Amino acid sequence: MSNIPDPIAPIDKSCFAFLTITERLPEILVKALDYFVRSYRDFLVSHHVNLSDSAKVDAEEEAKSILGSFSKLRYEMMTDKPLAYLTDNSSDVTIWNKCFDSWTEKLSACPTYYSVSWLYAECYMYRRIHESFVKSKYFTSFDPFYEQKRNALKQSMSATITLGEYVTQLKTSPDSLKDETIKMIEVSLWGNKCDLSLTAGKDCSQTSSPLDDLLKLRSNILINDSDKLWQIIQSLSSSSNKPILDIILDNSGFELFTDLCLVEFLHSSGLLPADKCSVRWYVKTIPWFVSDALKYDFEWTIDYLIQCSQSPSLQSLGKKWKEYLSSGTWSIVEDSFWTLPYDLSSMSNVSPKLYSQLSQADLLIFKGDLNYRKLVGDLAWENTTPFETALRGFHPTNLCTLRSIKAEVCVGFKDKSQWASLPDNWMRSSDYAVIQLLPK
Ligand SMILES: O=P(O)(O)OC[C@@]1(O)O[C@H](CO)[C@@H](O)[C@@H]1O
Ligand SMILES: [Mn+2]
Repeated sequence: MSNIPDPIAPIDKSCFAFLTITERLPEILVKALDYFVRSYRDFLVSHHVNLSDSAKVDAEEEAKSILGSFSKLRYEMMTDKPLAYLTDNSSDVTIWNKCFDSWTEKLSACPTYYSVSWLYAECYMYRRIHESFVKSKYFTSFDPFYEQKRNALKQSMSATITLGEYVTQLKTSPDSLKDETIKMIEVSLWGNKCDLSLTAGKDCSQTSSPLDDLLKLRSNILINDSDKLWQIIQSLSSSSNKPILDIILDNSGFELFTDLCLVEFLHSSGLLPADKCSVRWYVKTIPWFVSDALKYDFEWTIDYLIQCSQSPSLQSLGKKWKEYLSSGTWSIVEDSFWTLPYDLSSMSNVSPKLYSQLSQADLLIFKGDLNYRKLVGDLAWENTTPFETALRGFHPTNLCTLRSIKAEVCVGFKDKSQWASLPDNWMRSSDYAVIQLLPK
């Protein structure tokens, strides 16, 4: 394929990529480090019963060395130092080090934070954080974003209760079905608006009702394929086969709750009844971009709803969702591909099994900004580049992206008039969004 643009890179000091690498990621590291300092002793007690005194001394030493590795990583990022081979024994290390080698070859020099693509540098940082823990003896499963992800739901409970009551009490009629479906799609879309990576860990709980502003926000959806998405959902609803819906998740917290409510609505409205479809939820396998959901974040969310005594609606939703998981209607899919530095056009080569699994689905819904960046390769496309062109062959089946815009890449516009009058920071603020669909 000709005229493929270069990857977005932190070259220009004013670009979002450079600000992220030099300011936001170091801030995320400090918050993660602070949480580790505050919680590592509790972690030791809960994860290592009856540690001997000498083991406790070892663990203290190990905690100090983890803090040192965080500080070193932060210093390297802020001063454009070279990246390095990963040295833990996880199964993805070979792939990561191959990627390092390909950058060394491309640059004919050792890659540094500012000389590689933004996507690689940012993914690499999160993988290096994981390396500090996975190499350790006492803190292997420590998640430096655990507390922030839990708070992202706990501090959004009024919006969560409002949405949960809405979904459980909603009675649809044939002529309201399309509007209600589009509303729930938009709730899931705007659930992505705030994430802890974008805010560098600052609180971004949902305080207003997620339903109140939908109509007002609709004009901020700059590309809106929700009608086409509705038609695909309708066709699946009348299909004689058992449709498979794949949700490639993004953030834990309130966003995950909006995703769960979208699927619950599809079940309870009769569009995709729970006993006549299967839903696969794709999660990350290591702590990622602060907010991203892992399997235990998904399971914690459901358990948290079940014990939520302030809302019988949330309790009943949580119990129902737990049942969907145990009956197999819902399954949580873990695959390390999503936390590799590769964009999705590499999936058919790097993870052919995953690509073929996605190809069996009837609809893929990709949530969030990082998934969008990986769909289009985080390349410096013209905004008027067709969405399909930017996918560069990644097209397993009907695919849709629900993305609030938080990075300086956006494709599929007809012409400049669609963005010319927007504020300068329209691609960083998450105030704007896209719903883009590519039918199979
Ligand atoms: O994928 P998400 O959670 O919607 O957003 C991820 C994000 O916050 O992190 C990166 C910037 O650090 C950008 O891709 C985006 O701003
Ligand atoms: Mn995320």
